[in-house]
Amino acid sequence: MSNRLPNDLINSLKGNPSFDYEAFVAVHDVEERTTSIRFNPSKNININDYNIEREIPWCINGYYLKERPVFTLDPLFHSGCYYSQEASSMFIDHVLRELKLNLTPIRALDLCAAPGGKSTLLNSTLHKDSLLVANEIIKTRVNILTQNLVRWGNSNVVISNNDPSAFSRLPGFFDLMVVDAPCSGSGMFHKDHSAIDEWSLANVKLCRERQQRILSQSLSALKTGGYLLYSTCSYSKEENEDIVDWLIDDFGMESVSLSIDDSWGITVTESEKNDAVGFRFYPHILKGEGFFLSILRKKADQDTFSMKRVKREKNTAPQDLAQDWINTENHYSFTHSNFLHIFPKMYEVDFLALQSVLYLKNAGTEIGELKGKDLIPSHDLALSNLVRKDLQHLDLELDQAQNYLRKENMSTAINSSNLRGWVVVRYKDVNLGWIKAMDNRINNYCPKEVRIWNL
Ligand SMILES: C[S@@+](CC[C@H](N)C(=O)[O-])C[C@H]1O[C@@H](n2cnc3c(N)ncnc32)[C@H](O)[C@@H]1O
Repeated sequence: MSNRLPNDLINSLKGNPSFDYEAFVAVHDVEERTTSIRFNPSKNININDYNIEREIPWCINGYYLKERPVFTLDPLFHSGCYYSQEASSMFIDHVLRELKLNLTPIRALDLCAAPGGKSTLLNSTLHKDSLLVANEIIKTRVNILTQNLVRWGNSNVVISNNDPSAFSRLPGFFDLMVVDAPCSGSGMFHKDHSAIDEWSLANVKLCRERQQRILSQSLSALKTGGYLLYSTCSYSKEENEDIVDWLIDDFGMESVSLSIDDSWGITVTESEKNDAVGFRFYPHILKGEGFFLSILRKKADQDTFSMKRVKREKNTAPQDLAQDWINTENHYSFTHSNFLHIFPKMYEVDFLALQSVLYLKNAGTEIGELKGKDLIPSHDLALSNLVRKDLQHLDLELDQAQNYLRKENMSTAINSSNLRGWVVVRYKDVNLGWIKAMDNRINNYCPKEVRIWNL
């Protein structure tokens, strides 16, 4: 392992006379990891329980922590009360608010979504009646994306596992596309020196080609007037400003600027050909890792997907059952392989449209498995922000909540109560999952994907 930054990278940055490359090199001398978290505004949480250093100025619910806790041991991490996210990435919160995309319901696509940092942010900052499609191409990464969005607790989300080209089947469908592209990763050098040895100019070129492929194959899904947020964690202009120039030249996009506070330390750049605005985050200037973001708006005329094409089949799912567990106002039920889900009524046709052209991994909130007349409640239901507050529940202390997450026997926790049947277990008033209490034993329904194994 070496912490010497690649000369090719330094030389490319030195080209900019206002760039303080000595300070840039110096900040990379020590491997340093800043800890920051973003709270979930839909969950009940006392932020004073966390060791907060200060607010992140460009994100309403973002905070720097004084030290890094063991998140795995915090039950509130598992119940989706916050997401541990790198501070620079949280700039998208400011962008969405400045563009006023938080004020009216929109359809949004997060194209390269796993593990779900930007998706959970979008889901919190966009208007609560927006629809979010979170897509991830790599099958093995879809599970972590799903887990993070399920614990975030909102029903207005569809998770898909598709190649970006699949989105060309939905022309003009989205008002907003976020493309947080796979990149050469130089922005991560400051917190992870081992990444330095993997960097090469050849890889920058490869990444650039991949970024162009991702964008060119999916951009037709953005409607005329819709916004594209393009971001990377690379310092290379080939993957950043040059891509933005190419989008403007070849895809009828225009650059969008917005106001930022000078004291935040964000560097505003202009692309070579079109003077398009980019926002760069450098760890020697601000407290965050390397990040680039540019905002583009589609000027070009774009065909739109015809909703008339969507086939509506008779929905045979029981519509009343979910009400026993969840506040179903403005939602409808559908079944998928015996599992009952609820989804926002206003997006019923959108869901059918998405289902007709994409491979979907999850949609809405999974309520439970139908077994005869019974419903076996899903873990997702316990974490949902719509779950009824009057379901029988058991409040756990910290060690009991950790034991629940280790899938240990819960008998002592429930001993003194008269609870029988399905019981929601809670920690600090936030739902964690289910247990089932019977006369002679208690079953712990913490799913294996969530289980704490080694701590
Ligand atoms: C920078 S990461 C995304 C991080 C995520 N947006 C977040 O905030 O948590 C880039 C993502 O692109 C995915 N990816 C890799 N190759 C891709 C390709 N050819 N097309 C689309 N996505 C790709 C990766 O699997 C990865 O999940």
